[in-house]
Amino acid sequence: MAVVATAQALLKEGVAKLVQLSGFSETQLVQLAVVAVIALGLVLLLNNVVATLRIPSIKVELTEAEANDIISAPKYTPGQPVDKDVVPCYDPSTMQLLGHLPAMSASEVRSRIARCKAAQKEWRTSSFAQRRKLLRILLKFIIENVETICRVSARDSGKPMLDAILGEVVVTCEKIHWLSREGEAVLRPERRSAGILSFYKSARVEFHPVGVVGAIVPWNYPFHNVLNPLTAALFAGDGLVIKVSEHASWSTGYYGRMISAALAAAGAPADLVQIVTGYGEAGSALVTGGVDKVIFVGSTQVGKMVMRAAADTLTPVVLELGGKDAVIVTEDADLDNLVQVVLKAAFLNCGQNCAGGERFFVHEKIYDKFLERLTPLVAGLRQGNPLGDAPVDCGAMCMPGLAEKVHGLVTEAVSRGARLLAGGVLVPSGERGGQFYPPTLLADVRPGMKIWEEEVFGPVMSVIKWSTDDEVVALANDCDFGLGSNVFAGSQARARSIASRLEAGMSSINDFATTYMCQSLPFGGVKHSGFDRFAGVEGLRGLCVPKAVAEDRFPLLMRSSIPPAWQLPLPPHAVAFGVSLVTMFYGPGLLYQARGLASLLHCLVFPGAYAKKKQGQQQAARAGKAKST
Ligand SMILES: NC(=O)c1ccc[n+]([C@@H]2O[C@H](COP(=O)([O-])OP(=O)(O)OC[C@H]3O[C@@H](n4cnc5c(N)ncnc54)[C@H](O)[C@@H]3O)[C@@H](O)[C@H]2O)c1
Repeated sequence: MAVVATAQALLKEGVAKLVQLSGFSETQLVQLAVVAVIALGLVLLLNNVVATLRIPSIKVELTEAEANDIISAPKYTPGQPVDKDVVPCYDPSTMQLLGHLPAMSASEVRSRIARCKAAQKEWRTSSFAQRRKLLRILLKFIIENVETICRVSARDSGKPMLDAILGEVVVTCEKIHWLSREGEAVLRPERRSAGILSFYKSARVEFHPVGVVGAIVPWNYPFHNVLNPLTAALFAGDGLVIKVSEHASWSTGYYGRMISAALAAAGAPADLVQIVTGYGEAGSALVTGGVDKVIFVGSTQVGKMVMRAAADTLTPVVLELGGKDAVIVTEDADLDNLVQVVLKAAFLNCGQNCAGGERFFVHEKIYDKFLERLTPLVAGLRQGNPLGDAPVDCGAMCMPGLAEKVHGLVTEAVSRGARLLAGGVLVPSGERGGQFYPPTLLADVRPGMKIWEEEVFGPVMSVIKWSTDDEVVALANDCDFGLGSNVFAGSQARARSIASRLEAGMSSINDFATTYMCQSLPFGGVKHSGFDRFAGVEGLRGLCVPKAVAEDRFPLLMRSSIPPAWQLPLPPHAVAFGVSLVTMFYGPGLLYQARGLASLLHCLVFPGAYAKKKQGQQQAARAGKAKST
């Protein structure tokens, strides 16, 4: 209160002085201040408008299948024999054939890496302002073309438009926004303490571009999976060679043209980004083809192969692998709110999410109520072609054979006692019209079932009953994967305490996977979900070589030189000098340090004493030896 009163008194005094000096009345001064604030606001607004208008716009022509929801195209049947040099592209919701892309050979991949390397040599010296310009050009294009971007992703991967907005566009915009605002500060040289003995040095870490990043990505988010490594790598000054999945390559036609146009508009070298299409062999060639760092996003099984191959060339790898995230619900959680959240956790992108909710641990006190609320909602989800006439909540499975694999896990669980409350029926492929698997609700899932252990990567909500916090932590940790985790509880402290005991790379409290919306945070897992981090401060710095630099802080006053006691040939007091120095600098407490200082001074003042001491010791040793023989 006293502080407020003093501030008020000072303000009054200041205003009175202003009135006296300016000749204006108090009211006129207030009016002037308001006008000044409005004028400043207008200037800032105008500045923002001009800056936005000055961001170059890019144009990308569209093909018929990119521009329209309904198209006419022949049907495709997966597994149909095709030339091994091509990748067939089809819409998994309608099975319409969209075209073929080249399955690149190892030599083609190596030549792409070489082109990227040459371009990166130029880009590595670009300013942060130029890199931000590139990001803004991309952002402007994305905002002006959200629907087309989503349509193209929906056609290629089978996801509904809203799922594309959330999973492809929002996260990409968030990433660009974070990189533009905070990226430069993250990559600026960082001061570090120089230590005790080097107290006269200045130490820092400089973040230099790693070179060419080789990214290998899956099919679940064809837009974000490309833009995610691209924006970070280019902002770090790297080039990017990206191998997209053979199950979602068609969209790279449109996204690739967008990237080329953005590079040109930003004045960046055209070869800085290379998109590789093809199968596993092309990915394998990328790992061993001379890139400076590999970011692999995909299954645990292929991740192990990538790591083995990278060992040969000592290429560093980041592994972002499978997940089987736990969603824990305590008895006092806000059920009304979380019902819609858990539906998104399980069924967004038809469950084809690395950090999707797969295991729903619900407290025994609300277990039945939870299932009662969820059953009609899951059963009522509408599924079909996202670009068709009827509205849909769930789309198709992007990868051929995934619906059958998911169904196998569901039927095995049911045969072992799980209760099927919704979905779980696989319509014969001829009648489905696309690669669909229905949203499925399974209760009473238990250890011993395959679905307990294996990643589903599909639209299945497995519900598990628990009674104590210790039990739910043990159940959730009984899993090979450890990517994300989510805890819902009435008490935030309890949720935090449960989350802190979960073996996972990420935890969202009273929310689902929200850590990914905070793009300053690292993304990645533990156990079979991989290691190292992509995204966030750690991920951005991971795209750089963290170079340690130390130099004299005051070069005119003090610089490193070898003290006489350590100059070659070594004098007899060299070791004693070293021992004294170590004791003086690192002694645990003043007593030791004073002892070190005293012995150091002794070394410096009476260096000859050590030669005599040594001589005496050697004579005594010789005399002792003669006596004993
Ligand atoms: N942790 C994450 O960030 C994250 C994100 C999305 C998906 N995923 C995981 O991805 C998996 C689904 O994707 P998928 O089926 O495309 O995975 P996948 O491992 O089969 O394929 C991923 C990529 O690796 C390539 N590839 C295949 N064999 C290769 C080899 N020998 N060497 C190099 N590259 C090779 C593929 O062509 C594809 O581009 C799931 O397990 C999912 O959890 C993880």
